[in-house]
Amino acid sequence: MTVGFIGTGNMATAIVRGMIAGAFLPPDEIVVFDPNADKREELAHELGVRAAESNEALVAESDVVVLAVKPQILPLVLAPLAAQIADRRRVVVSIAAGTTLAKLESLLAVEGADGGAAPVVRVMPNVNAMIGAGMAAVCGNAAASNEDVAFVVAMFTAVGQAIELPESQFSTYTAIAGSSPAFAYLFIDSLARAAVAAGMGKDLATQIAAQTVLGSAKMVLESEKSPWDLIDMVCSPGGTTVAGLLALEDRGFLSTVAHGVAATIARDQEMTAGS
Ligand SMILES: NC(=O)C1=CN([C@@H]2O[C@H](COP(=O)(O)OP(=O)(O)OC[C@H]3O[C@@H](n4cnc5c(N)ncnc54)[C@H](O)[C@@H]3O)[C@@H](O)[C@H]2O)C=CC1
Ligand SMILES: O=C(O)[C@@H]1CCC=N1
Repeated sequence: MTVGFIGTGNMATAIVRGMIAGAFLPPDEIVVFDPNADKREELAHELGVRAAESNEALVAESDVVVLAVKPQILPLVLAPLAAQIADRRRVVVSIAAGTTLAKLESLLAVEGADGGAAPVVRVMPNVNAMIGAGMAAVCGNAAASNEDVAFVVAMFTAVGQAIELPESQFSTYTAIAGSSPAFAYLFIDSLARAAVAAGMGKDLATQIAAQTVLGSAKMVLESEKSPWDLIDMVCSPGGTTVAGLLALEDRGFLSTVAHGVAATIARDQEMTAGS
């Protein structure tokens, strides 16, 4: 089984690193191509995966082709590859935001080909896959078999967690899992900067804030309690926490987060409409 990655930028690098670390496939069953030779060769050298000379060479030897380029250039990338991808059954996996299965099918369609639509599996991963802590949503088109989808779920489970999700929920999912690591990084940095304002060193404050957010996320995942129950657990009557919580709500923390999520969903839907 050979998995080829078209594009070795932030996300593909995170996934490939996680796949190697999670021993999902041996390095010689992963092949990468990127026109940026430095990125391509650096990844190949670092992880022992194979670097193809072109996308065409990558497709020729891949059973699964992962599209890890920016959504805007997918038409440009796929136009010269569609016939080759269709010449034998290959599974196409796209991680492109705002790019539907229907759009991908149209970009892969080959005039007169009798094979019908190519098996396409859409994934929304996140960058935390780099350390094996990713969260991915997966959905396949009608031509994708249960085994195809299961393989992709397993691939992303090797770099964190993966769930099957109806494509109709992908915009919302992108907001709270694809993009939200940036929101979480912002929250951690905001906690740290506030500590710096109070006189603590930035590196120490960042370590403290990050570990506390990590522990809090694990508490939500592993305790039987809801986030609100956990909040109540921390809030001592008349204590420090409730003073901070009320100040956060005074500035509209909850509605601000909801506003950010809505903006992300809107942008994904804009991209979907334009794709
Ligand atoms: N960065 C993230 O956290 C996430 C990104 N994604 C999606 O992953 C995809 C890639 O995003 P990033 O990795 O962040 O972008 P990136 O810009 O870091 O990587 C894209 C790579 O594609 C390469 N490329 C450009 N033209 C190419 C071609 N013709 N053939 C092969 N490679 C080519 C570029 O050289 C670049 O290295 C996007 O569709 C994005 O929506 C999805 C979830 C999370
Ligand atoms: O910002 C983006 O468009 C990509 C998709 C989700 C995370 N990064």
